[in-house]
Amino acid sequence: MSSAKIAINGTSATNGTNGTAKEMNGADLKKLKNANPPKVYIGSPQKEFNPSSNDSLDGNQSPTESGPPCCVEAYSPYNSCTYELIESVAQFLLDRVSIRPKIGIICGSGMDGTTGCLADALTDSTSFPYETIPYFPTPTVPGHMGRLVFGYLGDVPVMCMQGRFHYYEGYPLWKCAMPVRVMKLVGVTHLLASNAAGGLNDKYRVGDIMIIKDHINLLGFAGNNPLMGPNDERFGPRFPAINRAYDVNVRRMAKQVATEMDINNITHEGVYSVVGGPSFETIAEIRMLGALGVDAVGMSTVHEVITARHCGMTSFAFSLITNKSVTDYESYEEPNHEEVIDMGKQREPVLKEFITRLVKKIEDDRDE
Ligand SMILES: O=P(O)(O)O[C@H]1O[C@H](CO)[C@@H](O)[C@H]1O
Ligand code: HPA
Repeated sequence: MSSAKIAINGTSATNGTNGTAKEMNGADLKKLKNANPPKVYIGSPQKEFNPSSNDSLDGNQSPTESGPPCCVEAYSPYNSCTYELIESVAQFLLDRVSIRPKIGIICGSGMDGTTGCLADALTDSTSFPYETIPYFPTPTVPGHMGRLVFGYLGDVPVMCMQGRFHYYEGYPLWKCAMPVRVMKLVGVTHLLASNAAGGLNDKYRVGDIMIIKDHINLLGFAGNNPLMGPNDERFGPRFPAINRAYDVNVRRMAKQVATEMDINNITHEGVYSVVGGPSFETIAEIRMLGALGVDAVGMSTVHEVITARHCGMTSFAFSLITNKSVTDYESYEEPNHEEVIDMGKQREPVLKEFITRLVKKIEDDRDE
């Protein structure tokens, strides 16, 4: 691994990733118009410039200064983020990156840490801390770094969310899933989401991978859905079908990848259910989910996939089984977030390989 430079507001630092750094110079910095600018990292793998530079959103103002008030109502359960606003965020990103990814990746808990993570495997990367992206929420959960990274995985251009947003953080579901719409308007056609999940299925072991073939949207049962609120047909229909949410073709490719990697013994296909969190489930709840046919449970992904399907994206998701769900009243085991993150880190090399190969297959399939 070579050491790459990162420029932070004109001063450079090093990081431990591959490639040659592109650094901002003084002239670039002069272009920055805010006294206290947010940071955007750009380069190979990383360099930084400021999103408030003169070529921003309307050529004049940063959207954080003058956007419509919709995201001020960030906690509204109803999606009030307009198409135009999402378009402006997408444009903001497109103005700052040259690559045009068709595949968007969301990294789950523990899979987006600061070392050895998938996003760090990207070459020629341009990385935007979430707080520098207009209207983006910021993650509050340990193990979720909070950067949007554009780059090449192998030779495939991708954009990668290094950290996601959860309902239990206080964000409404539409806000949790808002980056998916940004991906869509950036030009992404395929969403690939990963998550950490508790395993209910007796056959699953900690560290196994579950390709999601279907979900149970418990939050939806409780009357909550990312698509609630006014519908903009430019994104998709009022009543989208969701029964084919997890693309059968991509699932087939993922199973091929598992075979190629000789990890069939740890790879399954199953049903994921989302719960609100942040508390883990009670034994009675786990037993109920098991009786409903749930194989793994977590607190994310479903609202992202619903949003992706609504706007016509092909979606695929998998869970890393980070802990066994407790079903026994005699057990002293308690799930905890630390073990979730640890398992994500442990499985990082396998998952990186899995995703890299899958992304390549998807890209090749798109080209056919
Ligand atoms: O779904 P991801 O983001 O991977 O994270 C999972 O891990 C956390 C619990 O440890 C919860 O946020 C749960 O959803
Ligand atoms: N329950 C809910 N979410 C989770 C779990 C779990 O056991 N493990 C990781 N995310």
